[in-house]
Amino acid sequence: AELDNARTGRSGSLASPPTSSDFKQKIDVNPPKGTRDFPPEEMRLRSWLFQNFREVSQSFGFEEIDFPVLESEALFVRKAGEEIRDQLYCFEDRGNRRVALRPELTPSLARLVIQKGKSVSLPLKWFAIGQCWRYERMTRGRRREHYQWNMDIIGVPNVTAEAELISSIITFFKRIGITAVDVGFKVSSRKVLQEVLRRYSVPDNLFGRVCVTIDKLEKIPMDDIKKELRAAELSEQAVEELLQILTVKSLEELEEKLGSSVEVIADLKQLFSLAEKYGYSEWIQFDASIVRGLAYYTGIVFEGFDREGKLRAICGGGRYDRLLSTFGGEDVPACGFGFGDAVIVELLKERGLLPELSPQVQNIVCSLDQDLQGAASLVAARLRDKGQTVDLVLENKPLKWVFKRASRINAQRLIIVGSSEWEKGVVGVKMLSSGEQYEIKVDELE
Ligand SMILES: CC(=O)Nc1cnc2ccccc2c1
Repeated sequence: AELDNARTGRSGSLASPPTSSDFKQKIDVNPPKGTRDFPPEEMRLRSWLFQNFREVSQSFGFEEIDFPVLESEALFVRKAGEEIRDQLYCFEDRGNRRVALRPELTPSLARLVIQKGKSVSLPLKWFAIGQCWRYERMTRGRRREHYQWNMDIIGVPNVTAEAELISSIITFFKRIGITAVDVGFKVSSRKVLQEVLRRYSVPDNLFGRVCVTIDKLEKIPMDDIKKELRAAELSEQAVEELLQILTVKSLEELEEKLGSSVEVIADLKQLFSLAEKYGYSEWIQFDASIVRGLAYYTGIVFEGFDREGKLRAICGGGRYDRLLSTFGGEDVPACGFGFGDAVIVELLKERGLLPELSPQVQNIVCSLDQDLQGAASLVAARLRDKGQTVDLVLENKPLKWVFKRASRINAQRLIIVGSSEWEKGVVGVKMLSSGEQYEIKVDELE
């Protein structure tokens, strides 16, 4: 492509720049690599998805928030070897400040909670839908941006918060026709790993990094996993026990391994008991191998997966009780999830659940000759004042053209302003589905 550009003079020096003739070199009309446009059809699907996100969040009593897509790079420079760090879309701005396009929303939320400090009363139940960015070598042809729905509960230490968050995601799935046959949640707790590391006196500051490494199981070779764990000064025995505990198949087995005293058993038991009360037991399962790839999780972690196993994780989340102190704030218990806009659409396509969304307008208004254009505007204004939606034909077009447009925009009703009718103070109305047509006084239109 670069060579091609050079030859055509689009960006290279090989060809001479466009001459003074009025021929303008055409710009590249595609969006930047890894990004998407949302023309009307795609935007209708996105709006439908976000409307569902929003309505579920509101039905759970959450308040909407937002923050800049541009943040200080410092918000994301965690040293735990996360992929999200390697792919940070960061740069130096004209003020020589190190900044980044946010790769996720949670650090911004933490920053806002610290900023609000004592002026907000806990618990906070906040949600956001925001575009997140990564910079990947386009070799992988993967997207560089996606939209994420986040819901977070700040200030609730017990697993009732995680149970509520999982319930909100299940409510979303049900709204769009996804069932427990299609999707499930794998649930575990990082306190399992924390307990094993404690028994081998691994220092706390290595916890995040070990979890990020463990999350790479199945993504990178086992030898690399072990190498990374040894680099974190874990003994051979610690490594073996860590990998062993991830294969535990049930809470009972976990209890045998760890002993029933550890709090993680109580946490998970309470979560499964709450799930039963919510009525979503068939949606969730304990899976000790789930750790998630973000360094800051400290407790329960969960991820939504497609039971056919064809797609990447649909969503994921967990508890992050220590994130605020990493930014110098007072720690507050917190948990939340992120739900991307890509995998869910693939799942809906797979299951034939993509909604048929067409444009909709109640009226299309046109005048039959140009000196009635003003009358048409008056009729359109009347209808809009009554809360009707109106597509007003803005040029003098033949009726054939108007009918064509009416069907393309799915108009329900055609309002025609003609000179003889207008003199009688009426307009022509044609119901476009039934074909029924009649005349009516402008003021009686509704
Ligand atoms: C499937 C997909 O589009 N994933 C995706 C796309 N863009 C991102 C951008 C930032 C962080 C994570 C991202 C993840």
